[in-house]
Amino acid sequence: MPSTVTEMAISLWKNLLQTTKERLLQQRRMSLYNGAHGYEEELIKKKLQQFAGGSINLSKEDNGIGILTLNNPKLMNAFTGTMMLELQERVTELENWKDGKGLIIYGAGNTFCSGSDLNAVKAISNSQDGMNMCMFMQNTLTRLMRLPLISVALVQGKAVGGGAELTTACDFRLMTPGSEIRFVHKHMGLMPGWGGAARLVGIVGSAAALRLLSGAVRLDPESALRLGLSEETLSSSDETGALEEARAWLSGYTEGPASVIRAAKEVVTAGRELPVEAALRREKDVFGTVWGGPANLQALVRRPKHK
Ligand SMILES: CC[C@H](C(=O)O)C(=O)SCCNC(=O)CCNC(=O)[C@H](O)C(C)(C)COP(=O)(O)OP(=O)(O)OC[C@H]1O[C@@H](n2cnc3c(N)ncnc32)[C@H](O)[C@@H]1OP(=O)(O)O
Repeated sequence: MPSTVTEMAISLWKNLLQTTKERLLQQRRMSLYNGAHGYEEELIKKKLQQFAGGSINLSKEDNGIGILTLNNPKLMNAFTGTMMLELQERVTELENWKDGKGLIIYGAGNTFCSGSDLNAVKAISNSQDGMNMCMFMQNTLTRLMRLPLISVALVQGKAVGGGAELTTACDFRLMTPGSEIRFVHKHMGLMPGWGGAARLVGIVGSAAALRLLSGAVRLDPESALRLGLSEETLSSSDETGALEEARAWLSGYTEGPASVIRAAKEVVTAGRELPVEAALRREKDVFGTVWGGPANLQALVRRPKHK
């Protein structure tokens, strides 16, 4: 035990250093790219800082549901450079939210997101910046997808280009009447670079993904539902009503202790991403966190009937 004020200060400082080190290590584990892949994070962060505008806002509700708002309605919520940086910060915040169970991502002004801000894209259209931006966004969206939170993209209006890619980094998509998801990249002489193609194949299969990308197909709520890209078409079109419906839909899956809900997401993430033996070992480790835990012991006392 530290006895003097100096010893206490040193001990606090060491704890802080240790926590910061653990957080950085956790982020690195969840990310895909580092310097060994030719990724220059500090360089691209400096570049992105130059393209300011809009914001990414996070509110954490008492029910364990986080609401992430893409806020740049003047440009249909296109991602400026600073919004990309803010998204990374919000993801770090969510990684450290131990009481969190769910996440809803939606866009301000009744529309989801129109991809990257074309003004910024034009200025960084060289190969080095493009590759770094691509790795930056893949890192961030991979960490978003791996959060132990059940995530929903609430699609109102348009989810276009990078906006369509962002919806695929969520576990579920809910669409409002008249909304659309469209991978328009082909018309920009591009293909997805934020991980949207790989994730789309996982969601709709390779044949449908190829049709959507090579045809830049406009998906209305009914077509998205048919393909299994959307879970449900909500009835409200306005922001307040749609958010309320999305909250109600998500709470059907997030009700209960955080430890158990987060365990559900963790075993599914392992099953989706890992070879079967590694997924089984991860499942065993996660099982160890809930077995004999408070929720399990209380249930054993209550002995509920599952009729
Ligand atoms: C890997 C990701 C990839 C990348 O570049 O890195 C991409 O994201 S590619 C896709 C990039 N996005 C686009 O090409 C979208 C272009 N915009 C549109 O097609 C339309 O604006 C649309 C369909 C999103 C909305 O159409 P709507 O008629 O409803 O509205 P407006 O066109 O009048 O848009 C209002 C206002 O917003 C500006 N805007 C929209 N999207 C962007 C954008 N991505 N970047 C910059 N500005 C955007 C649009 O120009 C209008 O501004 P105004 O000053 O009134 O002309």
